[in-house]
Amino acid sequence: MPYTHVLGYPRIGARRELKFALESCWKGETNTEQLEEVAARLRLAHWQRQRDAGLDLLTAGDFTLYDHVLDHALMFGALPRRFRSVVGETGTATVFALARGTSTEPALEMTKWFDTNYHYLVPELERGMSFELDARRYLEHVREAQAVLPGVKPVLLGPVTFLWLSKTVDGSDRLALLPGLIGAYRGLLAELAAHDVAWVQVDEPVLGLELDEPWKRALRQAYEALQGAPRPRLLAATYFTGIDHQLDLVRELPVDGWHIDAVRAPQQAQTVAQALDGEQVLSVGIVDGRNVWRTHLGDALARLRPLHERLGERLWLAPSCSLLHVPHSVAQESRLDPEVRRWLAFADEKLDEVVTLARALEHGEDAVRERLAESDASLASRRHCRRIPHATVAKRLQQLHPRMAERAKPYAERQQLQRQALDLPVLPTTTIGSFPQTPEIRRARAAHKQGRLGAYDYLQTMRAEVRRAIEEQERLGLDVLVHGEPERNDMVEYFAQHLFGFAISEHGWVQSYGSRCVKPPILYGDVFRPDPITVDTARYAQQLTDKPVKGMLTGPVTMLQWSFVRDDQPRERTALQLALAIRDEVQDLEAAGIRIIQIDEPAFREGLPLKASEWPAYLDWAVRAFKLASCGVRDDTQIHTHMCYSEFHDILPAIAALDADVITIETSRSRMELLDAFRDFAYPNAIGPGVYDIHSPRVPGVDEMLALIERACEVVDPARLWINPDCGLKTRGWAETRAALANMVQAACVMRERLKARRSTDAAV
Ligand SMILES: CN1c2c(nc(N)[nH]c2=O)NC[C@@H]1CNc1ccc(C(=O)N[C@@H](CCC(=O)N[C@@H](CCC(=O)N[C@@H](CCC(=O)O)C(=O)O)C(=O)O)C(=O)O)cc1
Ligand SMILES: N[C@@H](CCS)C(=O)O
Ligand SMILES: [Zn+2]
Repeated sequence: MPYTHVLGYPRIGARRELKFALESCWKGETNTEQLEEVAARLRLAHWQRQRDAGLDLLTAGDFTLYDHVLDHALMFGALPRRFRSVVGETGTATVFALARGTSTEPALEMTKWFDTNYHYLVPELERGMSFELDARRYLEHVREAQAVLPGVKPVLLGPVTFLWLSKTVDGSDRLALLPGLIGAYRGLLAELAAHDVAWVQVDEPVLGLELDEPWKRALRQAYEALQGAPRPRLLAATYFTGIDHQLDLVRELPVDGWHIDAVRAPQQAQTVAQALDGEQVLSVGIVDGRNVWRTHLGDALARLRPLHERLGERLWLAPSCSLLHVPHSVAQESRLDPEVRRWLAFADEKLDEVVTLARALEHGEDAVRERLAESDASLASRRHCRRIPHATVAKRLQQLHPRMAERAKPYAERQQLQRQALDLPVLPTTTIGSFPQTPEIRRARAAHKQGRLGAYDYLQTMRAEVRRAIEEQERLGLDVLVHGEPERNDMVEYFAQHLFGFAISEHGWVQSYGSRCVKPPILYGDVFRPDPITVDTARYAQQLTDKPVKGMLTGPVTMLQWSFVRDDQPRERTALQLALAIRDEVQDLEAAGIRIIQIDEPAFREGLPLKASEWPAYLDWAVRAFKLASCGVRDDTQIHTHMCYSEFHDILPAIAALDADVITIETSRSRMELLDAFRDFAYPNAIGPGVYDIHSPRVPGVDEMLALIERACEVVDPARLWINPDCGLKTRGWAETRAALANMVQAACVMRERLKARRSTDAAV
């Protein structure tokens, strides 16, 4: 029977046990031993589930208390120099110090894991550093798994992907560190061989990218160097895209097998199979690890049969990628619409799918007849569901006109009109939207959800929060206010709750970073907005103040990117449907007297395909979707967008093509470096470069922010500059928020005075 395994399993816990254990440990309510107990229980339960589902190999090494990339850095002794005097021995305290920062040292940078909504911590390396292996924790997990089932396949981040994901703090070439790093990997592989490990999964997702020659060379060097020493067999794992553009590497790298993503890149299964030698195994990722739809088992079998005939025992089956990106189990979803529930497979159900496929290949379809029939019925029910198509939506899509995605006047003219309409000072101050989601807000929402707080009382509680936010902002002297988003559990889930075409799970949590989770909505049908969503709240907030209040929406690309979306139509079409729904909301906000509307697109960059050659096609429809959402307003209505977690250097033409009047971006941690790119590109519209890092509880001083604003004024015409934090403040507390914003407003005031003084000096000269 084909070997069955997973590339990784969710670690947060079906009831988010790890999240709660981490947070109580951080609050000092429990100690690290208690945290470790919860972690060990979770690992055990997850392995038992894999074993009971019938997988042949258990996966170890995928569990982490915070982030697996950070764990690898520490296992290889890559402790950043700046932390050396701050932390002691590598242990849980060190992990948390690097992940969350200390009173003196900011945390490691966090960034997106390929094209997912998972954030990893970026290892900080430097020229000449040595790597020293400390694999005690990793090996302990391997032994724990072996006690559940002897067939354990540990997973390791491959050396080249590890370097690709890291940065050097001194600007030196990361690849120069490869030989030293390989020494540590060799040591680890020898240890694993001594632990009776037969196979190790070495993740090298960088193979899916369009790598340049030095990185390809690095792959060759790395895997040549891993040969020879005593080691288990290596399964090189790739995912999220195809590797059939790298068949030379597939042929050359001396590994014992390959894992490929046959969901995102079905065409590659045959070509990669042909490139293997007669010994190598092929692990086919046939079950979608990035989405929640049940696999059509009949179709999957039809695709697998020729591979099985060709490869026999050398065919392995698995989900396409780690199951980290999907929730634990559909079994918990007792409140989900039963029809939709029937279409879904989360991590546990995907284990069953993999095992069923293997049984069918080995023993014939009769052995799994019932499962195949269920799968057919589920697919038929989805295909024929009458709630999926929506006639109005289809008609509107047919009637789209290019003019709908263009503002009437160019930016320079809009800028004049908006200046007159809004009468804002130079360097206007604002925030990104959310204010602290206090435990009281979350408790009120939980009580409302459980029926303990009625709709009216919930509305009043949220209105009180909006009032508080407006009062705080007026006291602080901000220029453009926000309502604070208290009513939103999440910037994507909230909108999904109010749109047709989405289902919301109850426990479908997925780790976003550390203890933070998101519950991606399930987009199954045509998207339609039955009623305005944010207009009442925006109107309420606006009537509390004379200052402009920004309407606050989530953009179509981010809604798409952070949901589990339908796989029965192109993403582009779904994005346009979302765009139309948001366009209606934008127009309703304008009609309600809201003069500034922000459409957040933090996931705009994340949606880029992994292969750069596929970027233009994506950018084309992503820009169109944003413009369709944003361009249906008068020229004196100001459209803002916000992006964070992003590098924009290489997509600036597309960012400019969005034609938002103002873009607020995350820049404080890179000390405004990003602005150089905006200057070099001659970005035409207004920019709000973030002047403080909202990820840390640290309150930045006036001088610190003033220095950043000075730097920004050197790079961008102050007439086009806004002053704001990097991102929303939902994860912060009120005390630090208040203090930081007071400093920010003061820094803006000082800078305005400086500009005024400079202007009068210039005039005198
Ligand atoms: C901007 N970011 C976002 C991303 N993706 C999104 N979908 N949304 C984002 O905002 N990706 C990039 C970044 C990632 N950043 C973050 C930041 C913070 C969080 C976070 O805080 N997540 C929360 C869950 C948020 C939520 O939905 N809260 C619900 C309630 C959830 C809950 O646990 N309720 C409890 C009861 C509560 C109580 O009694 O006190 C329960 O149901 O048991 C809400 O507010 O109603 C988290 O806790 O992890 C995520 C990503
Ligand atoms: N308006 C959102 C954007 C987050 S990226 C917020 O402020 O939380
Ligand atoms: Zn943001």
